Amino acid sequence: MIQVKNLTVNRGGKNIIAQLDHDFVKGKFTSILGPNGSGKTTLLKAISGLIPYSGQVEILGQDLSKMKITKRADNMAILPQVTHLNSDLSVFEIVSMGRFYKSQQIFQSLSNQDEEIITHAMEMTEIKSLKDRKFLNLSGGEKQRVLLARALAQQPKVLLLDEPTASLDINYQIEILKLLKKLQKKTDLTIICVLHDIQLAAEFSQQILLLNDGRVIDVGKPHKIINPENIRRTFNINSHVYWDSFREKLTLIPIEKEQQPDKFLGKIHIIAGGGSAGNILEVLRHKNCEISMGVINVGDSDWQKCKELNIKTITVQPYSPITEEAYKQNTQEVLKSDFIIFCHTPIGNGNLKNLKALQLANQNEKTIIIVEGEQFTKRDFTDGGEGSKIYDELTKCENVFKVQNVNELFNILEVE
Ligand SMILES: Nc1ncnc2c1ncn2[C@@H]1O[C@H](COP(=O)(O)OP(=O)(O)OP(=O)(O)O)[C@@H](O)[C@H]1O
Repeated sequence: MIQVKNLTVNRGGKNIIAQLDHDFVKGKFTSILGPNGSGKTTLLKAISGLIPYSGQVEILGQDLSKMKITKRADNMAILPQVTHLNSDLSVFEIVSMGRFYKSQQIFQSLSNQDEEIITHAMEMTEIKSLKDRKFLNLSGGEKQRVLLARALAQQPKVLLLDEPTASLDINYQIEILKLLKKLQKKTDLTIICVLHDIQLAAEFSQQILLLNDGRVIDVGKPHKIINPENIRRTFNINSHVYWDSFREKLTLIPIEKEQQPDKFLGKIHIIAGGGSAGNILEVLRHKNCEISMGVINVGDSDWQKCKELNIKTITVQPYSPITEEAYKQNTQEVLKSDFIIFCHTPIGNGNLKNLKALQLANQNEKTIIIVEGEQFTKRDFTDGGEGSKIYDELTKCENVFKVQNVNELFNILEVE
């Protein structure tokens, strides 16, 4: 879609981008990541023709430097970093500007077709109800969606976005990225997006380009290129990088340069099954703690992971219910532990004893951490909903914490 060859951008007497080559593939969502000042915005501005450059930028085989402004606007739309527009215009008027960019006739009246396109852009970005509101009075997230609608009203083939999630809370960040991904899938739009959040970029993009000091460090599919070595070369930090094979999510934990020896977190017992422990086992393995898991069926994917990581398990045979003997051993581990982590595994009559072990832990005032997943009632297969009764009781206790991800889990392990 966009071919960049030997691109060099000089600003203030310094090469900000130096001899950069890259092909941005049609219909793909590419994120550009890099530290502050690495040249991300400069690269975006150069490939949208906003600043002078040397080298070659081609859009669908046509030289960008020779392209008329109307043709450029036909091909690409830009969502700039700055979202404050000091204008008194309404949302509808701002979105309409997308049509004017294409024709370069500011005072034209909108055709029926233009109106349809504008309405469609507002529907896609879910801002139709804001149509008559003043842009100035909108929240940051709403403004961001209006500017996105303006860009979409251009009906571009390529959408260039400079930190579209900056200054948005995590819900809006995810909302915007989900929307972009949906658009890209639905309309075959090529998206090139500067982002700061490595984890979100890994989750939402198909390609990541890592930039440092105006040079490409690596480019490719997120799980191939997000690794400690590339993170170090790009951001100059050491890190642990974990990929959750089940949710295809990335957890990146930076390691402080002058790291103190890890404090001992204590003994941690995990109740899981069916892969519900996700990457928790791997992350804990790098921490200073003693870990055990039980009761778990031999052959279960969480059992397999424990075996690989040399973590102690209390087991029963594949597909067998928890025996009295295994339950006893499990309760001994539970009572010796400082924390019990309960991952979002289904509970049936066969493994109900694992919930009973949690009940016992609660009676002994142990700290219990529930890693949330699917709603418990949907994975409760016990007779008469006995599992849900125990679970509901547990969640009311003040020594029981609910967490959504590994970072929240560590906050509790380190504070408690
Ligand atoms: N017009 C200019 N004149 C001189 N230097 C400039 C100019 N524009 C950008 N720079 C410099 O180029 C470097 C890269 O800037 P750029 O905005 O592309 O970085 P970035 O990776 O987008 O950073 P950030 O993550 O902080 O937004 C910076 O050191 C910046 O100061």
